[in-house]
Amino acid sequence: MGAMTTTPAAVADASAYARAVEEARTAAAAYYAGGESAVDDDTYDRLVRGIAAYEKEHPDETLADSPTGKVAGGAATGDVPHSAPMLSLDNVFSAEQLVAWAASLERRLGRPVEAWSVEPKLDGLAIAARYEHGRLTRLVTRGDGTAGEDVSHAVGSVVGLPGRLTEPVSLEVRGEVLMTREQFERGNALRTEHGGAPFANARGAAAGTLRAKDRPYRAETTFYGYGALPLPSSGPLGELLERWPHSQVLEYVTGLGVHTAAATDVAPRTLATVAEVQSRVEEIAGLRAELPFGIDGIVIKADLAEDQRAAGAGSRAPRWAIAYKLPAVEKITRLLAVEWNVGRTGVVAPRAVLEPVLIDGSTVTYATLHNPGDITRRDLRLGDRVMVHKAGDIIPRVEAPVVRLRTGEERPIVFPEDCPQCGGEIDTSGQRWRCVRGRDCRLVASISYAVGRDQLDIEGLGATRVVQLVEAGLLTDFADLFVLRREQLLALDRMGVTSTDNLLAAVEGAKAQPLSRVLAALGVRGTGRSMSRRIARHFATMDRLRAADAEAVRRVDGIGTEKAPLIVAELAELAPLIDKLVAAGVNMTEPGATPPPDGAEGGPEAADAPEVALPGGPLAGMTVVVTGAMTGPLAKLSRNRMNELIERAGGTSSSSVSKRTTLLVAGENAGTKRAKAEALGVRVADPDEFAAMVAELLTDDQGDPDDRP
Ligand SMILES: NC(=O)c1ccc[n+]([C@@H]2O[C@H](COP(=O)([O-])OP(=O)(O)OC[C@H]3O[C@@H](n4cnc5c(N)ncnc54)[C@H](O)[C@@H]3O)[C@@H](O)[C@H]2O)c1
Ligand SMILES: [Zn+2]
Repeated sequence: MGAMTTTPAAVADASAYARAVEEARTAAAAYYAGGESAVDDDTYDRLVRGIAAYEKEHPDETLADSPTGKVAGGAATGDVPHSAPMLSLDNVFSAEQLVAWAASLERRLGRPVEAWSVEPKLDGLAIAARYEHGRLTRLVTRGDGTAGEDVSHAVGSVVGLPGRLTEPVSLEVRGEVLMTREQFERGNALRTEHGGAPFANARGAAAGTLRAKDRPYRAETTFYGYGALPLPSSGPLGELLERWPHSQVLEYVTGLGVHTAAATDVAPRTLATVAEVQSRVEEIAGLRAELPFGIDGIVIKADLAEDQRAAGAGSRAPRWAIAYKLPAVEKITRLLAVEWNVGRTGVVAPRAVLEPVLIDGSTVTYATLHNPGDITRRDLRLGDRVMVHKAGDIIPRVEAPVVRLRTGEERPIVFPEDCPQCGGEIDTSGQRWRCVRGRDCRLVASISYAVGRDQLDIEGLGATRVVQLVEAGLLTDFADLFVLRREQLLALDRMGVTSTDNLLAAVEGAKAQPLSRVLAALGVRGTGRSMSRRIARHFATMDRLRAADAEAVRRVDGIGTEKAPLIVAELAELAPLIDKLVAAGVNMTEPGATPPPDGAEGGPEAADAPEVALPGGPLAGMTVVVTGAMTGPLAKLSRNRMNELIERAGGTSSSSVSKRTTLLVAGENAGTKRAKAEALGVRVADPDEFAAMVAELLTDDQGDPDDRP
């Protein structure tokens, strides 16, 4: 478990300080009101730490509105006085800080702490539940710590807070009200069905739900008790509650039928040493991702009542307890796009493309959206600021939009009408959408791709025809095309003599395609068309390529140490298909390419040998990226043709702009790539300038016979 550091926000002078205080106050007010804060917890905590740092330097400038040293940052209030203050907790962020805190508590007590209680820090809101003679009479929020708000109207919708205890006793149970993951999903669905805006996360949803009075629907929350105190009506029980160790109080409360964390994987434990505390802290942290409810840390308490009494409390927090905070797992970022991917079994699943955001040490760019219904239930829109959740190894997910940050510029998310992989129909009757072709979808898509104009370029093989051939059992992969017999085709519906002969001729012609296109047709993972060309030019023949090990493959420009072994493995996996193609007489050489001398693939000379055909070409040594729509003499060239052109001119084509890019050809509507190139100081040329640079090669390219419009 990595230590977490929260860098304070920079607060440079008095006016920045005043602004920071105002910003924190607004955020906390929204947060505790159960509406939505405009900032995530990390951002808020950094702000408060910046404020605290400034106040330490300038103690007499402290503003009355400052959130420091106050329960709920001073942003919550209430009119129901608490019998005893409901405080917040102080924080530690690392094992070292925890050890130091424990030592300072023991110094204060003048004796070792005899027993520690270690329990989850439930991420909801604190509530006091008053029971008189076994009946639940009142629910009060924490408020400012001295008085809270009466939310008794919520009785009945809070799971785990029974209306009647198993014994007719009087006491106040304190604990956390939260929404489990499931309750949050259901609650948000209910809310959007009733025309309401979704809550951004489970915590906000629990707070909002608890405080809302006149809702036509009821969303459920869950209570977890973590303490109990006497009421005036408690009688002799009151004295016991004040004398029992914390762990015994919890046991008693559980026995009365109140929900506590006792039955969960992260149940409170009583431990003797700080070392044991530390390992339990790590255990709970490790379980975080799998819990059905959110935790934002671990709470460590001195278990014995006399230790607690002797330690006492400050204005904001007790001195006998501490919260070991875990890194935030939720951050706000922007939803840029929704992609639709088709799985092996034909499930069409949406995936969110996000503005990259750092969560718990890793950058998140994609997040799951589960199924199309999820998008509707969450009322997501493109351009929305969304709360993204990522914990441990689980796949990041979009929780919900942060509705109060909407600008009005958000656009609806477009759902696909046809299968994005094979173009077939989508069955939208279930929760999960499926391509009606199921497992055939991938086959149809991979064959359609292989015969496409940038790969084997077989005319007359549109998607419908491919489907027909697959369904007739004639194709199990694209190599089967080369052994199709005339009578098999003639036996099919809608296959006349002319179409059959044309198709057979096109297939025959495809056998002569260069190796680069065969490689592209194979769809080797991690290699696009441009990489296929570089590989083909480097090795010149399929035999040499198949004989190459990772070390030799790595020498192809742009492959690198990570990709090379994957390509080797992928080629080994494709061996049966490649053999089938060879047996069918498909060409396996790259015309014009000079292979490295035999036995030298792995030699040092090979490393420097340019595999590009034109070492002296106009783009020699340049790495070129193309973006936007081409115009002028380049208007007719597909992106693949452009890349071929760049490589024939001695350059290397690439799809993304980096520091290594030497030239960006930016056509109309060039977007982020242009901005990035400009930011990196990469030279940018428009299509006409570029056409002039490669004019000598352009004349033959335009006449390219297979360049169909
Ligand atoms: N995003 C925002 O705008 C915004 C604004 C204000 C506060 N916040 C967040 O709220 C947090 C601070 O809030 P806080 O002052 O309510 O304190 P806190 O939530 O950090 O800690 C105190 C609370 O922990 C809870 N708790 C959970 N499990 C417990 C257990 N087992 N035993 C005892 N208490 C337990 C109690 O409700 C207690 O009041 C910070 O994480 C901050 O980021 C965010
Ligand atoms: Zn499909």
